[in-house]
Amino acid sequence: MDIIFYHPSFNSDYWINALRKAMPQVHVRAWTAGDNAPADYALVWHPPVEMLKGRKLKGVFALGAGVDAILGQLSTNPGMLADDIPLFRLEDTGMGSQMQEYAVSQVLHWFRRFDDYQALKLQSRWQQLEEYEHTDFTVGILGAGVLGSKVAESLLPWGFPVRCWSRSRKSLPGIQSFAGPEELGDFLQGTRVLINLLPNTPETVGLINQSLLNQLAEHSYVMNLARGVHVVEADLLAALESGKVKGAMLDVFSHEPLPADNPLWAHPRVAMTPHIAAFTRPTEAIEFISHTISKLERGETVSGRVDRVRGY
Ligand SMILES: NC(=O)c1ccc[n+]([C@@H]2O[C@H](COP(=O)([O-])OP(=O)(O)OC[C@H]3O[C@@H](n4cnc5c(N)ncnc54)[C@H](O)[C@@H]3O)[C@@H](O)[C@H]2O)c1
Ligand SMILES: O=C(O)[C@H](O)CO
Repeated sequence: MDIIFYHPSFNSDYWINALRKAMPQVHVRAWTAGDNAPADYALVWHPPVEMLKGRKLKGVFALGAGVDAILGQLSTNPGMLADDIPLFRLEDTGMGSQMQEYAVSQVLHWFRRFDDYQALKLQSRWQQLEEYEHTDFTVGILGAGVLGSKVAESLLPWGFPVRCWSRSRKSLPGIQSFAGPEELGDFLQGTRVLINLLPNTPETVGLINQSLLNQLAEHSYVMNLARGVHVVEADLLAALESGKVKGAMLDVFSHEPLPADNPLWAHPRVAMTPHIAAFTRPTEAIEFISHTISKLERGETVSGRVDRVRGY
């Protein structure tokens, strides 16, 4: 069996060696331009069109959780990957615990008013503020898939009411589940901290806009861990200005790296990280890929297959 590998920024040698160790019976090679030799599977991130075009592959693995980039490539290059070649993505592979750490630390930061205390500190003011109540700190998670449901579970032990919104209803112990566009309004009503973990699809682009933000609780907080295009930046800035939204923590942006003149950089109530909420971890990712390939080869059912029409 042959596997070709392409990632624009990962250390290919490291990955190839680790893949060979995990699958000693497989020939793994880094794909380079002009390599038209046959392969069974391709492991990719932002692949050149010619890497996949015309190949008869048994499967393609995206080396991340989100497949918006490769689906975007397929929509502009329809011949890049035949419709019957399955596309897979990474499910969790260590990203769940990273998202949990990110979300829990930031929710606690806001809940214990560290943002307010930092602002007071900058004015050299010694002042004790009123405590917030857990009951006033409902956390609502947009997207209750692999990562959203892990984040939801991690917030429960801290005593916050937790709810999620997804395409279909979920049964997650202790978490209130809302489903579909018709229940979005109820989900938003009373949500104090909004965490976004939706995939980027035509249905979810621009979802976090003025209308949605207006339905949140007063002095709410927004955390975007999914994709920048979910948030209408001008609407978020306006909601911060009006006080409707008290703070935002953003990991992802419509344009990355965030341009130097973007007003989010200087906003005192916006914190940000450079798309690091969850990294692809080689050991876990390779375990998932090798396990999935073994099952595919045995003709067994696997998870992680992308529904190309649905967009995630
Ligand atoms: N910032 C980062 O470092 C980073 C890292 C990994 C993943 N991500 C992002 O996180 C996203 C989520 O990952 P995942 O593995 O949990 O995905 P997933 O496919 O397991 O979950 C997606 C969830 O969104 C819901 N959903 C999709 N479309 C919907 C719609 N129109 N209405 C309501 N609900 C809808 C689904 O029902 C599901 O609950 C990825 O697509 C990726 O963009 C970001
Ligand atoms: O989708 C993912 O896995 C991360 O956001 C990396 O882009």
